[in-house]
Order: sequence, then C-alpha cells, then structure tokens
Amino acid sequence: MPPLPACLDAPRAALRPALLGVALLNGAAGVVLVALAWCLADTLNALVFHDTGPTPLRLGTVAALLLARAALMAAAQGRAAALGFEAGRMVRRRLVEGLLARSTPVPPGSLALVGVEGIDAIEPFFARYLPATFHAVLLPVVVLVVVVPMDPLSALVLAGTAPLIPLFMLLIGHGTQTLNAAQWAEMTRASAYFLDVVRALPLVRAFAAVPAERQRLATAASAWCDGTVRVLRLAFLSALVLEFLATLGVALVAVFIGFRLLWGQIEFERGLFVLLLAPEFYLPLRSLGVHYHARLEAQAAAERLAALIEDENAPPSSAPESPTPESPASQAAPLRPEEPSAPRVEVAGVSFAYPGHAPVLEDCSFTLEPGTLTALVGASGAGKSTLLALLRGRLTPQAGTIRVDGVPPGAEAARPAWIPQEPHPFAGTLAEAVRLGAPDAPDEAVSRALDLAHATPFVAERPQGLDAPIGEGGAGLSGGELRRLALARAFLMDAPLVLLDEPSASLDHESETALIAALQGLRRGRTVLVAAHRLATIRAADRVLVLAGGRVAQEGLFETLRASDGPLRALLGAGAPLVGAALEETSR
Ligand SMILES: Nc1ncnc2c1ncn2[C@@H]1O[C@H](COP(=O)(O)OP(=O)(O)OP(=O)(O)O)[C@@H](O)[C@H]1O
Repeated sequence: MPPLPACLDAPRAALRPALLGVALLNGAAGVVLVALAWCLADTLNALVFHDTGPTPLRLGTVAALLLARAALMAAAQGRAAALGFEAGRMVRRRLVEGLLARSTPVPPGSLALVGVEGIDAIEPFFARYLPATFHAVLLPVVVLVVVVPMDPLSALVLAGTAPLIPLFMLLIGHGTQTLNAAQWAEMTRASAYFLDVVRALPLVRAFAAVPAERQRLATAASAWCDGTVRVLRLAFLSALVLEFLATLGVALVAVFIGFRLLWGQIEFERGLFVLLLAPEFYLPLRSLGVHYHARLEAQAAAERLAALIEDENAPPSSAPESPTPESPASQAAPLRPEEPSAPRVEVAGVSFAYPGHAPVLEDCSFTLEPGTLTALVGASGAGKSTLLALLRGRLTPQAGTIRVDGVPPGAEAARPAWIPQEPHPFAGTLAEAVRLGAPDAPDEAVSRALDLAHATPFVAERPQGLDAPIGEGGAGLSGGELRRLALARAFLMDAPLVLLDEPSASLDHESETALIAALQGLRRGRTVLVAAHRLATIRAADRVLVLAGGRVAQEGLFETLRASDGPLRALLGAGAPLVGAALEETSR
C-alpha cells in the first residue's frame, strides 16, 4: 500500500484521540452485538426446545441491547462525520498557508479542482476509511475471542477465510489506484482547459474557433466520463468479489454447523449463536473494502494537494530568449499557397460613444493601404482599443462607415486576426495553441507559421516539439514566447487583416527585437494595424496614425511626424503614454 502524502500526517496526528473515541464506540457496539447474539440464541433455544418462550426479561434484554447498539453506532457515525469535517477544515487551512507561502502562482484550474473536489475526497478518508480500519480489526477479534471456546471449528473457518478479503481488496485496489491517479490527471487537465476557454471566450470568437473549441471540450468531457466509468466498473467489481467471499465464509460456517447439528455434535443454542455472529464477523471487513476506495481517492487528491502546497508544480522556467535572426524559412515561400491580396481598410466619418459617456471618436477618417503595417498611436484613453474593437466588428459606430475591401467589419469575409496584449493560449499543446484559428492546418503549416513568427527556437528547445504541453494560462512560456505563439496563430489563420494591441509591451529588448522582426513579416499579403505604445514598434511601421481628440490628428512617416510640431511630438515629450519613448528621446 503506497504511503500517504505528508500533507495528511498533521491532521491524522491531531485527530488521533478523536479517532480512538470512534474506535471505542465501535468496540462497545461490537461487545453489545455479541451479547445480543447470545440473548437471541438463548431466547430462540428456550422457545423451540424448552417451551419457556420469550419471557418479558428476555424480550426486555434484547430490546435494551438493540437500543444500546443503535445508540452506540449512531454516536460513532456522528463522531466520524465530525472527524471528516474537521480534517477537511485542517487540510483547507494547510492549503491556504501553502498557497500564501508559494513563490510561484498556482494554476487556478488545478486550485479549483484540488480546493473543492480534492478536499471533498479527503474528508471520507477520515470519516469512513480510518474508522473502518479500526473496526475491521476490533470486531473480528472480539468475535473470534468469543467463538474460539464455543466452537473451534467455526473459529478456524472464520480465521481462515478472513484474510482473503483484505488480500483481494489490496489486489483490486492496486489497479484502482492507477486508474484513480489517471482520472485525477484527466480531471485537472479538463478543468484547466475549460477555465482557459472561458477566460478567452472573446479570443475564441475572434478566431471563429467556437465549433473547434466546442469539439475539444466535448472530447475532454467524454474522456473524463470514460475514465469515471472505468473506475466505477472496478469499484463495483471489487464490491462483488468482497460480497462473494463474505457470503462464502458464512455459508461454510452454516454448512459445518448444520451437519454437526444433524449428527448431534453441537447444541442448537451454541450453533445458532455462532451462526448469528458469522455475518457480523465479515461485515467490518467488507465495509473496509468498500471504503478502501475512499483511501485511494484521498491518496490521489492529497498528491495533487501536496504538489500545490509544496511548490512542486511551479511552471518550468523558460529559457532566456535569444534574438532570433531572420531565418531562411521566414524569407521562404509564403505560408498560404495562394497569397490573398491584402485588403484596403477605409474608415470614413466614424463617431462612437459608449452609452451614457462622452464620444470617444468623432468624425474619424483614415485609410489603411493594402500590405502596410500601420502604428496607431495616442495618449492613454484616446480610443485606440475602441477603434480596434470597431474594426473587429465587436462595436458598431453610431455614425460613419468602416469597410474592409468594401465589406463591413462584422462580415465573415472581413474577419480579422486579432492579437490582444495578453494572448491567451489554452492548456494543451503548442500546436493546438497555434491552430486556434485554423484547426485543420497540417503540422507543416503550423511549423512554418511558428518559423515566420520567430518561434521555432523555443519550440525546438522542447523535447516534444509541437506536442510540448502548455500549462494552464500559458504556464511554462515566457511573455515573449506567448506573443510569438499568438503571431504564429495570425500567420496560420487565413485572415488578410491583422489587428494587434501592443505586442511588445513589457518585453525585454531581445524579445522585442525578435517580435518586431516577426511583425514585419506579417504584412506580406496582409494589412496590419497595431495599437503601439513602444517606440520600437512605431519605428517598425510604414505609417503612423496619431489619434487625438476623437480623430486622426496626424498621419505619415514616423521621422517626418517627429520632426514636425504636432501631437506625436507632444506625446514623445510627455513620455508617459509611450512607454520608453521619453527615455529614448532624451538619450539621443
Ligand atoms: N466599456 C466602456 N464603457 C465606457 N467607457 C469606456 C469603455 N471602454 C473604454 N471606455 C472609455 O473610452 C475611452 C477610450 O478608451 P480606450 O480603451 O479605447 O483607449 P486607449 O487609447 O486604448 O487607452 P489605453 O492606451 O490606455 O489602452 C476612455 O476614456 C475609456 O475610459
């Protein structure tokens, strides 16, 4: 039997006195049971052979013993339930302490699973399994001590068959444990993935990936269902085996007693007494077998819990990013066999106000030329994100028109690829993260997209390559790697218009260089608009649009705009809205 994780040691030690209390109550109930069996055997013996019948004293004693046993059992069960509740409370507190002491964040999906289902699985271990272990030793010993002097042959049958039950329990439990561990792993994966999908619903919609994600969720759910059925099948099978062994033991005792009664080798009263005790002898062993599953469940849950508490689950640190020179592949043939013609985007007289608020955009007009990379610049709150949402068709202007090659932005033909500032990969594999907008893309296309996005080096570092797992919320990938994965998505998706919200925000210089090189590759056959906060991104653009006062206040080449006295210069001077801009300007 594998040892329990150390995180259960403290509650087990603290709750030992309470466990002993439950064991004593169960032991007392066992002694009452023996007395009850004797009284019943005596009463029946008197009724059948002595005509004395059930006297009020005998009936009163049986009733009193029945009541005493019921009261003791109820008290033991009540205390055991309280014990489970207390253990759950202690484990919950230990989890919170462990989480507060951790140096790395915990994936919320795993936390939700362990904090709720995991602790729910640990409570029955204390409330049912541990009391059952005491009971399974105490009651059979009490019964044997009484039966040995009464009927040694029956005692031999009981003692000979009893070990078979724990033996089979362990054999079956061994298989169940592997299944249980696999089931927990499946549940953790499925819940992490589900949480990621819920958090990234806007992204899923933007990439038209709803049917594909629905399919993946359905597959994850059915894998989990299949696993549950496998565990249940084994649990029912083990219950059947234990029932069979216990019934066989009782039947053997009954057969031996029956023949000896016939041959006059045992008195009726003694035989009946032993026969009444025989099922009770096996009962605690059977219930130990049933609750053994509670132990296996608790074992699997506690292992997950220990991983969260002990910081073992920290996402692997990503290798430092190295600048990726323009790789030959990124200059090779285009990703799509038929390069689509990049669209012209025309925004004419657009006004937009959030309900109950002052207008964000007023009579805003500009054109994005096909195949260009345009930087959208503006102070914080100028309306860059609002404009991107209008171009994605997520918001509708109150006045004016937006056309992508003549098509309104909500239409399927104009659906852009969108890369938010915090690209959100789902728990899964690298390939799955890239395939969000193109679920059927072959591996070669995924590799090419990663190459174009300058993501090949960090994929190659992982032994599983494209099948390398991504943890929940992108755990295991750095910010720069996540953004390059998001760019690879855009390369793979057949969207001729790409909208980005500052892709290089909070990246170090090397990651930024690699990302900008990838960004420039993106405009081939596409029109790209990037809401830019960093000077490096603005410099990489063909054209700059400066948003101020609800409209495009300035547009043109970066160097020209910077040289002229206008809003861009004011922004560069202010520094704050353009991260790093002021610093770079002053150092010149
Ligand atoms: N859902 C909303 N409801 C009401 N007002 C909003 C909403 N979203 C944004 N705004 C307001 O609209 C204005 C433009 O916001 P927007 O996010 O488009 O600016 P931004 O240029 O992208 O800013 P930042 O660079 O800080 O992200 C701001 O004044 C903002 O407070």
